[in-house]
Amino acid sequence: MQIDVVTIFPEYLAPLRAALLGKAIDKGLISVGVHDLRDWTQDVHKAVDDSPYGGGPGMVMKADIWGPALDDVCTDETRLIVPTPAGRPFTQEVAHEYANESHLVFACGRYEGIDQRVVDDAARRVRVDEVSIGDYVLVGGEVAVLAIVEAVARLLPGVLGNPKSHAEDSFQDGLLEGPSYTRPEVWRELAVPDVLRSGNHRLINRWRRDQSLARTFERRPDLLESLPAEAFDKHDRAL
Ligand SMILES: Nc1ccccc1-c1cnco1
Repeated sequence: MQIDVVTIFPEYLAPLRAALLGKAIDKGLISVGVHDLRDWTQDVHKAVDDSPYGGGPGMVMKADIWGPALDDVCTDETRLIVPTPAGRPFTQEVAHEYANESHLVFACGRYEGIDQRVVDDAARRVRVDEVSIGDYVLVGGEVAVLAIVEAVARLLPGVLGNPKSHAEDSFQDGLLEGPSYTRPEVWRELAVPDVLRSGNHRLINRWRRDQSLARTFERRPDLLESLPAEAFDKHDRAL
C-alpha cells in the first residue's frame, strides 16, 4: 500500500515511521510519502490560506494551492481522505475499507478548513472521503491522519505479529473488549478474577463475553442498538 500525506507540517508525520509502521515500511508492506503543501506555493511568503468569503473567523486554505498539489500526488487509483470535524465517522469498518485500497492520499487541513472546491474538483477524478475521528476540534488534520493510518496499517497482512489479534479487536464483534489481566495474581490487594485462572475455557469465554456485553451496555449502549439480534444468539449459543 502506498500512503501519501500532504501537509504544511511534514514533521508532524514523523511518528509514521516509528514502531509498528516502521517495521511495515521496512518490510515493504507500506510506503509513505509526506509532501509539504508549501512546495506548491508561488509567492515569496508561501501563502497557503486566505480570509473566508462571507467573513468570519480564521483562515481558509487556498484551492489554487491544494489543487495542483493533489493533481501531482493523486492517481486514478487514489482514495483521497480529508480529515475534518464535518466528516463521516471514521470507524473500524471504514478502517477495513481503507485497508483494501492500494493508494491512500491524506489532505491535512488547518485553520478553518480547505476551500470546498478542492474536494468538489477532486471528486471529478478520484473517490473522496471527508472523515472525522471524533466530535472534538483539533487544530489540524495531522493527528487524525496518524490515528487513521495506524488503524489501517495494523489490518494489513504481515504488519501485526499475530494475525489472530484482529479477532479480539474491540468493535470486531460490535462490542467493547472486556478487562484484561496479567501477573502478578494479586497486586495492591486486588486479585485477578478466579475464573481466568480456572483453566475452564468455556467458562472463561462466557465470562469474557459477559464482561464485554456489560461494559458495552454501560459505556456505549449505542453499539448494542446497531447490532443484529443474531449477533448475540449465534455467538452466545456457541459459548
Ligand atoms: N478538528 C479538525 C480540524 C482539522 C482537521 C480535522 C479535524 C478533525 C478530524 N476529526 C475530528 O476533528
